[in-house]
Amino acid sequence: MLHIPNNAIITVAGTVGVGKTTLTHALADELNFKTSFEKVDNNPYLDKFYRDFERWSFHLQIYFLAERFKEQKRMVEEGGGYIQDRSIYEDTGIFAKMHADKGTMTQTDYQTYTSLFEAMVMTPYFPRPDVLIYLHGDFDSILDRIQARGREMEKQTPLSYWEEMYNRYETWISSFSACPVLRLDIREYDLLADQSCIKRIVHELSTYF
Ligand SMILES: Nc1ncnc2c1ncn2[C@@H]1O[C@H](COP(=O)(O)OP(=O)(O)O)[C@@H](O)[C@H]1O
Ligand SMILES: Nc1ncnc2c1ncn2[C@H]1C[C@H](O)[C@@H](COP(=O)(O)O)O1
Repeated sequence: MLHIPNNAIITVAGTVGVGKTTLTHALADELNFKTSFEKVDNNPYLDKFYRDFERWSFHLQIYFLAERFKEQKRMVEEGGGYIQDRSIYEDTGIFAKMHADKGTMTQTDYQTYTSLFEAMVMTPYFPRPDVLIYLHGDFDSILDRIQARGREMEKQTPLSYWEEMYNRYETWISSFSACPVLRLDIREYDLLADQSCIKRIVHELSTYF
């Protein structure tokens, strides 16, 4: 019988609104694992960032990096058994890079951020997840989910921002190599309509161990 070790660290990746949090809860319930979520509600920069990318992008990246690094440390110190909502790799590979490329983060700030990220994360000592679950699907459904969730700052953000991010995710995952990747298409399961489909996802996941 296939088995997922109870010290595993599984991270869920994918664009905003794709369903990471929903899957994180369902997997953790099914496996009796702990959860690690990103800081959205009490994030001191996120609202300001959406109102003025240029002014706040560096501050926000440093904040997320610090928070995710602390979470990473906690998960390892507690001996694993975690489902993590979003990976630290997306901060640099998607968000920081996108803002630097678009000119909403200065090149100097981007270099400072990148050198800090590399010193903290891209070392042999940094524990990698056992598996990264990559969620993907069609752009329109993801946009509908962002609207339905209703975070005002995201609803006010131009469609072109989400489109740019959506396209970057596909490029990013095609060269991602830090750990094994399980790709899940959100059109092939629906946790809100049928909670039992988590069993199929767990079975697929277990083949990675
Ligand atoms: N299978 C689904 N069908 C429809 N809506 C969904 C489904 N799964 C999640 N959602 C909804 O989509 C929104 C975004 O999901 P969420 O898990 O918060 O995404 P993420 O964490 O990736 O931003 C939420 O309102 C959630 O309830
Ligand atoms: N590193 C990041 N830079 C900018 N914005 C980020 C970063 N990480 C997360 N975010 C934003 C995107 C969303 O508005 C919220 C939460 O993301 P979600 O995909 O809904 O969990 O934070």
